[in-house]
Amino acid sequence: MKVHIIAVGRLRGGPEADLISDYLTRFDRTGRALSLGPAQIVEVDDRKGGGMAAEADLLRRAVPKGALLAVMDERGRVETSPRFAKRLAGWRDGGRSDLALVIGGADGIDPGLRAEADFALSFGAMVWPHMLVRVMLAEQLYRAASILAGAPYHRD
Ligand SMILES: C[S@@+](CC[C@H](N)C(=O)[O-])C[C@H]1O[C@@H](n2cnc3c(N)ncnc32)[C@H](O)[C@@H]1O
Repeated sequence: MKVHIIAVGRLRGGPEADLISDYLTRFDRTGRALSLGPAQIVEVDDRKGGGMAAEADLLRRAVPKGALLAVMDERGRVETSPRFAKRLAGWRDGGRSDLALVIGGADGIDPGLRAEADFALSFGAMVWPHMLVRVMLAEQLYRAASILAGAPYHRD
């Protein structure tokens, strides 16, 4: 199952970009034997003035046809890492070949797009900067693959 992290705004280098690249490389490597990955970041333009609805159209267009759509949203479901790993495996076993994980911009995710999603995942009730959410999501993907592979990265 290919993973597409679809996010608003362009990251041009810096520590976040290095961490994301590192975690996604590790995810790809660990996930290969588990039919998970590869993962890629797809960036859409930050539509200043266009509003959330215009941004939602750009995000929608980046979602591959037939993909399972999960949005990142502080109002979504909070999960433990092992539970998220199980969920990821369940999505893979459900036969979807693509998973789209959508991160909103500064104003959040358009309610219409949120309503279309199959799932909403929360990293807690606090609001995090969207660039950090990219890093955290990349890390959780790697952690999930490690858990499923029985690798010692995650410790309860
Ligand atoms: C700066 S936040 C926007 C928050 C915005 N005030 C709202 O009402 O949605 C940008 C994006 O980061 C993601 N995000 C921020 N905090 C999050 C959290 N605790 N859990 C999951 N995703 C989060 C969401 O995708 C959100 O749309």
